[in-house]
Amino acid sequence: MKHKTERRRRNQRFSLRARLDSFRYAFDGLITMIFEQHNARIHLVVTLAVLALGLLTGLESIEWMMVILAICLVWMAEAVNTALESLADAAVPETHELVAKAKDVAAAAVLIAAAFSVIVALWAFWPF
Ligand SMILES: Nc1ncnc2c1ncn2[C@@H]1O[C@H](COP(=O)(O)OP(=O)(O)OP(=O)(O)O)[C@@H](O)[C@H]1O
Repeated sequence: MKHKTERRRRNQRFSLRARLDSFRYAFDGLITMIFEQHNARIHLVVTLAVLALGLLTGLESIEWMMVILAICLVWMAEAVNTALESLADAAVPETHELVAKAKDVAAAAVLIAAAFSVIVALWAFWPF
């Protein structure tokens, strides 16, 4: 709580330290996601594999742009999904119909991004 109050106080005025702290919190979030979320680990492996395949096959600029967009979309959707899951579990630890709905819809965001990625992958890598 003290940590939070201190952060709020510092955020009232612009400070480079506070901005750097914000980046650190965001990177902490990314690391937490990779360590705690099985799906994020799968995303990491797939991301590295796709980047390696892109280098091996020599994608064109437009293909790289779409591949990177797809990768970023999946990571963003997973991050929002993970954050929403944590918030829902903190706010309503017991089973609740609305929590189920919120989590299902948040998961749908990941599914949509993943479907887009598959389409981009087929377009960029097929035929080799
Ligand atoms: N508190 C809850 N109340 C009702 N239904 C829930 C609740 N928590 C989870 N669910 C249901 O279970 C599904 C899976 O939830 P969970 O939090 O395990 O997400 P997950 O993405 O499958 O897990 P993980 O993020 O660990 O891979 C949800 O989409 C929802 O339908």
